[in-house]
This record gives sequence, C-alpha cells and structure tokens, in this order.
Amino acid sequence: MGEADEAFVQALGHRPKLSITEDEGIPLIDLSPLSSPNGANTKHIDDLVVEIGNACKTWGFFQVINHGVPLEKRQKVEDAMRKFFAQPLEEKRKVRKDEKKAVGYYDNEHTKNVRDWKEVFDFVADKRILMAASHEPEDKEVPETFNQWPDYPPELSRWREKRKVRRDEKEGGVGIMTPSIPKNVRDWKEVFDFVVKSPCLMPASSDPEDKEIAETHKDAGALTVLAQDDVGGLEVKRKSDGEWVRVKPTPDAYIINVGDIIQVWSNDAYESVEHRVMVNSEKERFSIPFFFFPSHYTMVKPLDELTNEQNPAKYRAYSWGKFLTTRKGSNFKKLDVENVQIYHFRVQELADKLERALSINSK
Ligand SMILES: O=C(O)CCC(=O)C(=O)O
Ligand SMILES: [Fe+2]
Repeated sequence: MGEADEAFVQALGHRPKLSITEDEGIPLIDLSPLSSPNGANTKHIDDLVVEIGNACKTWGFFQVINHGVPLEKRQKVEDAMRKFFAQPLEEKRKVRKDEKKAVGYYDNEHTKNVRDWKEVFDFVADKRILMAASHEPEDKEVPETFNQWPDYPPELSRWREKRKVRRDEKEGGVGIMTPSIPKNVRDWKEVFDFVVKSPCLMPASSDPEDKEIAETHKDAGALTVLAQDDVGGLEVKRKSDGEWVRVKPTPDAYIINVGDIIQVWSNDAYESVEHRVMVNSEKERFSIPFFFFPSHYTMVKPLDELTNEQNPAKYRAYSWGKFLTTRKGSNFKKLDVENVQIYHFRVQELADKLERALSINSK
C-alpha cells in the first residue's frame, strides 16, 4: 500500500479506533407478522411496533429479516452494481453527476470535509428530480433534472427501458426496496434516493499506524434502508456509552436507521445516530443504501401530535429542499466551515434557558 492522497485522510478525532466490538445487541427484528398468510394478528403487530419503537429509542439502528423483499431482486441489483463498477472509469464518468445533473456516478464525496474513499452511483425512483436551486430562502427556483442511465451493463439499460414504458404513470419506481414501502407512506413523498455504492478498497494514510479510515456521519433524510454485503464494515456509535460497534453482516437482512428528519419529527424521541464505514484492506465492499426523503418543499418540524406545553418543539421548521441543497453543495468540497446540521435549527429560547439554568447551578 502506498501513500494516500491527503484529501482522503480524516482528522485524528474522526478516525476509528481499531478495536471494535461486534455487538449482538443491535436488534434483529423479524417482520413476518406483517406478511402472515392468516392475516395480520393484531397482537403480533402491536408487539412488533413496540419492538421497533424500542430499537429506535435505544439504538437508532436495527436489522430486519423476513421483510418480504424477494432475494432474487436483491441479487439482480447486486449483480448489476458489480458490473457497473467493474467498468473502466471513463465509462462510469459518462453518467457522472455534476452541478446540473443531480444524480449519477461520483467518486468525490466528502464527509466532515474529508474526501470519502468510495464510488457511488445514485438515482431516484421518481420520474423527475426536483431540488431547490440554492440555499437562499428567497430563491424559489426548482430546476428539474432526470436520472442518468448507463448504456452498459445490460441490467441497467433494462431498467431504463422499463422507465420509458412507465413514463406516463403517476409514480415511477425501480429498485429492490420500492415494493417494500407501504403505500400510505409513499404518498407523502416524491423522491426515493437509491444509492449503489462500491469499492471501498483500502486507502493508505500518511500515518503508518493508521491502517484504516472511515467516514463518520448521521443520515440527513427520514430513514435509511441498507443492504450491506458479507464483507461488512458498518459501525454504529452505541448511544449508551459512545463505543463503536459493528453491524454484523446478516444474510438477506436489511439495516434500518433513523435519520435526522425523524429525530426532528419525533422531537428527539428517536435520535439519528452517528455511524461510519470501515474500509477493508483485503476486500472490496459493496452496499446499497436507500435514502427515504420527503419532497423538496416539505417544511421539517416536530409533529404537532408529539409536542405540547410540557414537551415544546425543540426545533424551528426548516425547508428540506434548501437543507439538502446546502448539504450537496458542500459535500464535494474540502471546506473550512462545518456543513449545515439539524442542531442549527434548535429552538434558541431553549438553548438560552439551559444556559441560564447551568450558570445558576454553577454559582
Ligand atoms: O455503506 C454503508 O454500509 C453505509 C452507508 C451510509 O451510511 C451512507 O451512505 O449514509
Ligand atoms: Fe449513512
């Protein structure tokens, strides 16, 4: 392994500790009550709801099995993904995303202002991509762009053909996850972001002791559904003690995690949890994250039914479209300033009150 470009090297504080626990505690939830042939048994469904609620509170992460997504679909997507990423760079760059094209191939994303060691192909499962043109609140422009489809490999071209047929339908929808999203949940959203991510091959760091680097972040959307391969490497910061724990690769399971939007909607009852991916020195790693986003015009704020006088809203409303555009703008640059975060929308009065209370207590 040679010297890595400085652009890939995380600051010391963001680098992973090399001793990692593989935690059996990340909940593994069996979703079979949802597809029970004898009709849904309410008791089982109620238990499941409690189980999921607890997992969201305690971990912000869980894995699901018996989810009803056919294994063949996952295998097809994985196959297409491997073929796509195995192509020469110039082929992949033909479908590169840029300032005008919102989705496509890229290999230059930054986390915490440091370049990630990964390649991504992303697309949305809707016909059009509508994103705020800029972060300026008065700028109402919402340019329209479309998915980009490579000519090769053939699997991806077939998806493109399907989409031509579907062009007049109200909802498009490709990808393995779409059928598993309940109808009533789909109604409120417009954009599915579906990212195929690949080779996280071992980067070298300039520090000879530092064998691996990783990206550490929280997900900005509502929730994320992720398929990781058997190489593994996803790690979650355990809420109870801040230790990093590895999410065990589990055949045909999907990993679900709470994103920032659910944290805001739930007024902090469910927190978006910090996670990262360790790159592997021997093997390429592939993963398929599916980001569940609301429409760009959605104002994100704590839900009325979850707030009251005793539990006042902890966040001001923010525009999801503006937030995302601000994020995307800085995701590809090494900046000196921190990227926009949900805590920037925390209600100031509360922060002030807390500060006053603390200064009284410390007197
Ligand atoms: O690749 C993974 O396992 C996780 C990816 C992830 O956390 C993300 O893209 O937000
Ligand atoms: Fe993530």
